[in-house]
Amino acid sequence: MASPYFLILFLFTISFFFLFFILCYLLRPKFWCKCEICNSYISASWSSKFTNLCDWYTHLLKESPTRTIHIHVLGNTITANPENVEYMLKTRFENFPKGKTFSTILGDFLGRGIFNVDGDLWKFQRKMTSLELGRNSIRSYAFEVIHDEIQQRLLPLLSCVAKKDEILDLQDVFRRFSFDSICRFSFGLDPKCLELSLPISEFAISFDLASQLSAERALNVSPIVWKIKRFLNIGSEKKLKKAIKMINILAQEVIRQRRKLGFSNHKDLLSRFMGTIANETYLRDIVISFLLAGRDTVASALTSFFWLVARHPQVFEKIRDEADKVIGKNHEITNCEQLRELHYLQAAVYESMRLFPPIQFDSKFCLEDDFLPNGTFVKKGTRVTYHPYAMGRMEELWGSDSLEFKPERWINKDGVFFRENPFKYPVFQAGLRVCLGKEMALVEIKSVALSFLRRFHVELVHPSHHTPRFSPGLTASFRGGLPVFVSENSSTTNACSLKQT
Ligand code: HEM
Repeated sequence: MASPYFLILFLFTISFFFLFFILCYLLRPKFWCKCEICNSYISASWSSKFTNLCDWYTHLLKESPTRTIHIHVLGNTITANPENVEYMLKTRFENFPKGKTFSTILGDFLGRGIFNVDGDLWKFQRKMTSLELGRNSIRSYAFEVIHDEIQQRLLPLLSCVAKKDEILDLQDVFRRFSFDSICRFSFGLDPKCLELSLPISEFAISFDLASQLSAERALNVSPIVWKIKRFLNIGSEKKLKKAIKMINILAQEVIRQRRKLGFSNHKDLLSRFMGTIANETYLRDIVISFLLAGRDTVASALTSFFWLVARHPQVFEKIRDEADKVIGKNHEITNCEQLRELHYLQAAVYESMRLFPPIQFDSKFCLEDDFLPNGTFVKKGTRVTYHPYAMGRMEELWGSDSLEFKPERWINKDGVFFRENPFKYPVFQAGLRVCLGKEMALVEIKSVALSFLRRFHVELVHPSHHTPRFSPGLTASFRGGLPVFVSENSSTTNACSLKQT
């Protein structure tokens, strides 16, 4: 005879699955749709023709006369029309907040940090952050951190790899570099990720995992899937919980240490915020948002920049020639002002992010029924997404050579870099929530690009791969990294060894 425990277990399992299916049915997406696009999305049949989801969306957006499409099963309207983008991000900003769905997805990881909130909480952090980031003292601190990381870690590491003629994953190097830089800038803490002799910090590993698993929540057709997993503490949600716990322990430790040592004469962002905010969880949320904002984006921008430059040696030559002319051969860059004079370099960075924006798409939530300027109706409670990746590939916005890497398109007839309408190029978002770290990011990307290209030559291990394959995540990253060979330029070897002696 079966034991009563077995019977109870059996009944519990049956009731659990019954409840699960009822819940799935009740909470299924409102628009269970059989249209061609939705079918292709659900069955992933798009992947037989396109390398990445963003390439498929780009194709659909190019085909659409309004440059707007609907993925009904996701309740998502996607647009590549600059007028629509301006409407969402500026004209009707109040009607297109981040919304509850987004903040719930990222809530466990980002808490109430600036990325994840709307309304008064956002206004307060936005004001405080722009005030701090606008100060000259913090700009020179950022420059100091970036240059120290380049001189003390990045260049010696590249020299060492070049001598050994080994394959190097540049994406991994840039992720370590930008993690060290943003941690030093935000916390005043040095995780030393670029010291390859040390194991990668537990903080960096947990941070990566939490970011990846949080992004994967958004790929579910219904949020109920990850919510049930979270409730039962199983699978990816169990891993996410563990990673967030680790981040929290480490962040709280850093905050406590800062408080103990005194924060008034420290230059990092956390110390500056500590003067105004006492709540530890809130401080943790603010700083974690900064790490997310400033780490993967910069690493992503650098990775695609080097992928493109390695395939376009003429761009590489022009960047070096300009630097030699403006800064002087064998002279180091010493301040941000010099970087501003490098118009071609700036153009090359903007051009690479046009083709490969670090944040490929960005979603908002529609509060009240609305019409976008091109006549598209957006229903209350649904998502609207603008798509910088697709926008960077539209012929009507960039011309018939839109798929080519041509930094020259950003240079006017006087040889000066000019900015495009930000709603046509929303790589840093635009309007009221435009990226607050844009200037810092540009200084970081240009400084790395310059120091690297003036001393080293880079060659792709797989030059025949014409389109990168991206991994799912909040920020674009190359699946399989960016394997390269690095060699030292003979003309600069002397300058480097002179500097080291
Ligand atoms: C190439 C590098 C970068 C790119 C492409 C980029 C892009 C963006 C984008 C698209 C947003 C809007 C995200 C959203 O609201 O969903 C954003 C917001 C933000 N970024 Fe950046 N970012 C970069 C680097 C940085 C860096 C280095 C920092 C900090 C030091 C930073 C700080 C921020 C902050 C604080 C926000 C939130 C602004 C707000 O909500 O009001 N970003 N960024």
